[in-house]
Amino acid sequence: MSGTESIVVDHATKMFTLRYHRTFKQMTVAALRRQDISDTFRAVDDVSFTIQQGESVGLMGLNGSGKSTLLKLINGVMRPEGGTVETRGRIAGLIATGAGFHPQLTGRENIYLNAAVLGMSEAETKRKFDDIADFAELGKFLDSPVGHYSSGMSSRLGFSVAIHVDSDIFLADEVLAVGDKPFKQKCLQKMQEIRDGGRTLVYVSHAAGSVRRMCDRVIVLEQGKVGFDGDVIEGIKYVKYDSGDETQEELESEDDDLGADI
Ligand SMILES: Nc1ncnc2c1ncn2[C@@H]1O[C@H](COP(=O)(O)OP(=O)(O)OP(=O)(O)O)[C@@H](O)[C@H]1O
Repeated sequence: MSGTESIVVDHATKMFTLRYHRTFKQMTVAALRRQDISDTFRAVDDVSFTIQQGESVGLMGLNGSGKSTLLKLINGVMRPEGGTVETRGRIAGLIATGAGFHPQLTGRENIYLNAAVLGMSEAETKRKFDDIADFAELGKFLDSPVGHYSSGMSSRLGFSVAIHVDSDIFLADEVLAVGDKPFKQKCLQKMQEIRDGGRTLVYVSHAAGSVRRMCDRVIVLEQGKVGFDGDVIEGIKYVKYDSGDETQEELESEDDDLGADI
């Protein structure tokens, strides 16, 4: 990796196995009939790109095109079967909202737990605790078990911890999918601060409006392959063209929906 490179994905391939038959009987019958009992497919298929430090990249594509899997390869929770994925510096972000939370522990306890998992020291977490709790706006629920939170509440907490980690790379997967509108706006604002602070941002989203505001490059995945890599407006047009159902007017109304202040 050269000095300014942040993420280098080189011919990365991630395969998953699909099982057609689950029970022993089904598998035996399939084997006797010489049918396949499983099949592998490439969720990420020979993907290559380089992201420079400070770039803000929107990762788009239809459901199941491999976006989350690619983020998992970047953050290192999964390894590619083929190719390589290299990153520079500390990575934070939300991959699966609320992953790593312990349902029997309170919000307060989970902040410490989650922060530790993300590599924050106890002193750092203590220093940032009030900011994290304020950002999540859980109020009196901070000392209730997270298992009793609504899905929106636990994702607020997850986002809040992740966003307060001092990372070089921030990965955001559908962070805006669960929050309500005021919280979405707060998240977008915070992500803009990350971007403006020169950190690398990879933002998975179906929302053209927020990608347009947040990103300076778009990568579109199609069945695990890079279908487009380049200019934001072109990328949004490309993905909309592919899904074939959105007009320019709809793109603009999506922008309005996210609020004029972002
Ligand atoms: N752990 C797994 N085991 C088997 N298949 C998986 C696994 N994780 C993902 N897949 C499959 O890989 C493909 C890509 O999934 P992925 O979650 O990366 O898509 P995505 O682009 O993020 O979709 P979405 O827009 O719906 O979030 C899908 O077909 C999915 O079923």
